[in-house]
Amino acid sequence: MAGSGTAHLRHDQPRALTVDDLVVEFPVAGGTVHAVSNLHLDLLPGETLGILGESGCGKSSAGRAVMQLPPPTAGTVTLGDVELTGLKEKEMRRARARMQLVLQDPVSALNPRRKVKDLVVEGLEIWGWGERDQRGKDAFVDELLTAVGLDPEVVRERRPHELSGGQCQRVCIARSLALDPDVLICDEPVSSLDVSVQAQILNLLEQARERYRLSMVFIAHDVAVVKNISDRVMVMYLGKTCEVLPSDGLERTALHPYTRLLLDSVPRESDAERRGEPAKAVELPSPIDPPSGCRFRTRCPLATDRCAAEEPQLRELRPGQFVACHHVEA
Ligand SMILES: Nc1ncnc2c1ncn2[C@@H]1O[C@H](COP(=O)(O)OP(=O)(O)OP(=O)(O)O)[C@@H](O)[C@H]1O
Repeated sequence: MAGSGTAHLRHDQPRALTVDDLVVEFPVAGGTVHAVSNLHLDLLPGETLGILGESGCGKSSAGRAVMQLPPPTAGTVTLGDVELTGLKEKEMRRARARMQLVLQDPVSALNPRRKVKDLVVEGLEIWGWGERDQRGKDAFVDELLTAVGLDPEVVRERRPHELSGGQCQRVCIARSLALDPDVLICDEPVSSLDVSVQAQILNLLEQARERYRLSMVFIAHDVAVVKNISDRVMVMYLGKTCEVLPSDGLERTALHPYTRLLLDSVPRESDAERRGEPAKAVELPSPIDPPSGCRFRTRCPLATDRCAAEEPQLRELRPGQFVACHHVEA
């Protein structure tokens, strides 16, 4: 099917989250930063969708806009069957609580003056406890701390500076889970952590997804990390989607020249220093004045005049694999 690429899944599949035509722009001196341009994203219930791309390609802007923090410049975000655009403040806050954000720097995400037992339920203090209070706050906190692999006896009374980065990230995840969200948006949740701790946090997110029946958007620049945790991967370049594909066998199946560039840059075992950074990293073109046509053309080995004149649309070249390139074929 050579479709428009506006839907990456079958129409009859229910969605946990649908994002259509998302645009994020920032007015700056000298112009407008086109951080995210006409992004489409579908998330199945229970699925993890990875968003992969170099620094500055718009991953975080997209994640924040989905959370309406701040709302996008244009486009729609539909959580389950609730479209967030145009909701009144109170309804928006309620809908937003069903999506939680886990960020890169867990230490600064936590109020340094509060104890772990209070940090975990901060959101609930704002949103109300609902039916959870029947269990009692302490039991609830302990259950969540245990679920994220922390010993409540040890950490309950501690403040963030008394914990490691990995422990702080576990507290952040517990805080998110406390609100019983449908969707977790993880923005580089392990990139500030030691490599040994990264694997533990990835395992925890995987377990939490299953146990709490979450759907996840997992944003990162590290190919290995994204591939490891995701069911499908969306590759972004300069605010646009280049390719969406199943993560299984991605090294063999990826078709877009930019995805191939990212994969070629994945270091060999002996080359841990370069982990995740493209080998031929060059400065990205300015998102204030992105290249015409295909935004990747200035770095692309396949580029022709057509790429400057005509923007490639996502085409489904194999089942479930969508590629925005004039030249590659399955
Ligand atoms: N508030 C802002 N004002 C102006 N420009 C911004 C703002 N936030 C982001 N940008 C720009 O938008 C583009 C996309 O940034 P974004 O942080 O979304 O990318 P990213 O892929 O998440 O990168 P990183 O991993 O480095 O955060 C970049 O050029 C960035 O400089």
